Amino acid sequence: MSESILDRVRSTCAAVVQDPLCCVRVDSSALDRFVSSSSSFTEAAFDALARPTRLPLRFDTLDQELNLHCVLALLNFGHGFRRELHAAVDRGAWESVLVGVMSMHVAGAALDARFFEALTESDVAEHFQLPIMTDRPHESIPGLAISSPSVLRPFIALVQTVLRDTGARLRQLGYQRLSQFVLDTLKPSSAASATSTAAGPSAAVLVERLVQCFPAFEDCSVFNGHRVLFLKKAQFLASEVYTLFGTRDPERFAFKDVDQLTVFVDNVVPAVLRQLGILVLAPELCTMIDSHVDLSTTRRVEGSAPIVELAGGKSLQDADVQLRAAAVSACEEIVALARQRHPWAATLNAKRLDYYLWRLGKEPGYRTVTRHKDQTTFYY
Ligand SMILES: Nc1nc2c(c(CN[C@H]3C=C[C@H](O)[C@@H]3O)cn2[C@@H]2O[C@H](COP(=O)(O)O)[C@@H](O)[C@H]2O)c(=O)[nH]1
Repeated sequence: MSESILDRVRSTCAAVVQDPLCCVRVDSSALDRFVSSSSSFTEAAFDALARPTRLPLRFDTLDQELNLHCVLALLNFGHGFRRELHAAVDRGAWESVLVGVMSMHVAGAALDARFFEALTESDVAEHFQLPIMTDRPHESIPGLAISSPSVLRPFIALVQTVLRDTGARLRQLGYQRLSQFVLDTLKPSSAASATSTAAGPSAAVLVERLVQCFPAFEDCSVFNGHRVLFLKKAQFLASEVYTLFGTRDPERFAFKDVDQLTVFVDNVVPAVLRQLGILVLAPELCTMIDSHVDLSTTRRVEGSAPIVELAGGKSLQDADVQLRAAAVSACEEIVALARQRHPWAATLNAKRLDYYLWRLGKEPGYRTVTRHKDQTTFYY
């Protein structure tokens, strides 16, 4: 059988960790200790933390509810602006996206191609309740204020670009809304899902189509010449629709391959794994993260000298790719070991582990751990 797109996430991430240039290591003893921990790795802890979000909204139709979750997944990025967001509006990236999307919904916006294409940066700023400009006093003229783009302007611009481009792609594909695209892709008799209809609907089919059709879902990178797949937002969307609609419309959403999803790797999961000692990073990388250096500065440009030289002749390149790949691989190992170790974990999968680790990252003791950042990405 050919490798599914979800298998390719696993295999390409594993290849990064095995690459001699990789400076993030998975520590098996720490991983074992975590899985064996009788205080944090318990069924009760998972039940308490690994729950999906319920939104305080009313929907007229399943299509409308599905569409809103598609837009939330599409915009599930902005991790790199966390500090600036907290300073300005006391919310993190995810909460800011929730506020923005819920505001559009409550205002009666159709959240369709036409709406997305017409949206300006000022509209985005208004819905997300973010400052697009900031004022500072003029250096020599008392009483005069100078207005300049706020530190959140690049985030606002990314949101506007993603919505505009996704709107244009939808129109080219002949759809108005992302929900229509998803419903069509998962239609039991459709050509796109033909490979999966016999055995039931497939998360891999949805992920693959999202990635093929919308650049904003194409979360792939390159490390040392290898293409690496993460597909965070597409997998997150597959996971959410499985949880929300799997019972209501099982023919479309009760994915038979839900256990094949990997973690939806962002900046929270690697930070939690680092705190647990499961990810061990080169000291230079720890310093960069802890001093809030944007890791897009470690992006390797063909033909140019490496930016950070490490001991032993290594160099630090594409550091965020290494961190995310190591996190995906470590989580695969955690699931495999937990299934062997605990009877209650026989049905554990990466999706559930992701929700657990992500929520753990918000708990005291983890919340203050510095996470890596990349302000240039719209993938996470
Ligand atoms: N791996 C993983 N990453 C996730 C999520 C979510 C949303 N989770 C809720 C929704 C459904 C579930 O039931 C969860 O309750 C957001 N993020 C990422 O975190 C990043 C940091 O955000 P913040 O700390 O706010 O600044 C944000 O850019 C986003 O990319 C998740 O679930 N898993």
